[in-house]
Amino acid sequence: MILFGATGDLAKRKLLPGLFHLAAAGMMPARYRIIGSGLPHDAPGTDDFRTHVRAAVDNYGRTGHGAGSWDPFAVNLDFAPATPTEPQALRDAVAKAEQDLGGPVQRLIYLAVPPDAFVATVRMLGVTGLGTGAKLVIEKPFGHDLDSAKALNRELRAVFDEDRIYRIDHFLGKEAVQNILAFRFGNGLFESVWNADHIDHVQIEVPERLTIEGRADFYEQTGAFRDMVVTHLFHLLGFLAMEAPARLDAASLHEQAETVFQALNPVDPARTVLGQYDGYTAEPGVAPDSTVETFAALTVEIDNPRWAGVPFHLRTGKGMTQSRHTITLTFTKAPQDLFGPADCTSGRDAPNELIFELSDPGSISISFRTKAPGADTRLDDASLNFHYADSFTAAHGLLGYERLLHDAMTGDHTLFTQAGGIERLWEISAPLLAHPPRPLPYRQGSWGPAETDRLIAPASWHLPEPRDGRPWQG
Ligand SMILES: NC(=O)C1=CN([C@@H]2O[C@H](COP(=O)(O)OP(=O)(O)OC[C@H]3O[C@@H](n4cnc5c(N)ncnc54)[C@H](OP(=O)(O)O)[C@@H]3O)[C@@H](O)[C@H]2O)C=CC1
Ligand SMILES: O=C1O[C@H](COP(=O)(O)O)[C@@H](O)[C@H](O)[C@H]1O
Repeated sequence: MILFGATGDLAKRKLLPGLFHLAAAGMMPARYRIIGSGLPHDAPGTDDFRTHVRAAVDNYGRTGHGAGSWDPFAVNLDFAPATPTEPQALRDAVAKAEQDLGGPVQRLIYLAVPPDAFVATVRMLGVTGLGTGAKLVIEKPFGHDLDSAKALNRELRAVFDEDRIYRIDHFLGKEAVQNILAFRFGNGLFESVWNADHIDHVQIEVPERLTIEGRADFYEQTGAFRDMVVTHLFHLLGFLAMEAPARLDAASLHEQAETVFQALNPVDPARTVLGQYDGYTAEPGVAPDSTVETFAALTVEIDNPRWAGVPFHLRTGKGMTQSRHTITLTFTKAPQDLFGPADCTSGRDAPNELIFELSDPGSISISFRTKAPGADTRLDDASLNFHYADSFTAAHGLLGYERLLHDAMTGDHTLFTQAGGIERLWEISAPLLAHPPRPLPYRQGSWGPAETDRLIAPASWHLPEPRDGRPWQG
């Protein structure tokens, strides 16, 4: 495996600890080498790179490097610098690794570099032959608008056949996200009410406590909408809203997700609120007059028979008060208005909600009303809760990046995103990209600009919980 960007943030926090966990779990190939690569300035030697990886495993892995598993993993690590015009050291390192391994070798190339380095790196892989016969895993964002996404896809296909390209969206590797499909299609109870007749609205909320954490170069080019919405949040929406696939294979799932994206209406700037946390422009590397958004909330609709008229409200941002990955489906009220707010202990006429918490290890809750014990008929709020951690051994699960790294190694495209769907998502984003509203300021540690409540009114955002005394007027 060649890991470009091996000294970067993503490699440190997710990829290197993930590869170590796969090795410790016996899920790496019997024989392998991992060659980290990056720019020549400050390039570590082999020993320094191994020390860097061990620190990443200790700081960000789930178990620490544990002596028994570390040594057999570490001997497979090497580092070789490369630039698009100076690839020789990397070529030499790859040739040596392949000679050591012997026999036919399957190359896996991972691009964890800034988006403006994608094309030059891919061209270098073509010119040097390093890309020949290799699989390519490429990180998001896949372009910054429709034209650049198409151009990137052309560049990728000039070197790699489509069936060797893995466009990664690590949210799709999360166990709890895959469980949305199991929950929907494995349970007749829920699939029968999964439509506009029974669902009033849907929310997808991914607030993050962390700020840009020194990623100004990346974030100033990207912003919250491109970083999170057009990628992760829209792909979650695809899983939630798709029709049942004919089979649980890559082609069927991709087809159904893309059908949802085709039916998504263009993003309306008037139904979008952008925000920027106080202090963003003072972050190192951020322009003092930057108008890049660190928060985005928007409402989109899917124009098909299943979802016509059901708003999907999406909200994400940096520097917020909690880190969550929460999906809420709010059901329509019972057809007969037998109980009003006055009959409820809470004084509110709460709708039923189905809540997926996707943060590892994840949970599913259903909120409903029940009769409070006593001589009169008063309703109280209640819920049924399923927690992965209580029911399964978490150690058996793989984190998002681990699952997807393993899938790329074994050649399974099912949980990777596709060029056609990505291009469609940029297409529907065009009105917002052309006319973005000015970002509104918000306090760090808050829930974003207050204006965001307008998008969802007269309902209200699911977060924060509990929803004490807030009325629901669906
Ligand atoms: N960080 C995260 O949480 C996530 C990141 N991603 C994606 O991963 C990718 C990398 O992000 P991140 O790790 O945060 O970025 P960083 O800036 O932290 O790291 C980038 C890495 O790429 C190297 N690099 C920079 N320019 C070049 C170049 N021209 N050629 C080769 N290597 C280069 C850097 O080397 P050096 O340090 O020597 O300059 C560094 O190792 C991005 O596409 C991002 O969208 C996706 C999901 C989450
Ligand atoms: O892709 C990205 O995702 C992370 C959030 O991922 P999570 O699994 O940690 O919730 C986000 O912080 C980053 O900005 C973005 O590039």
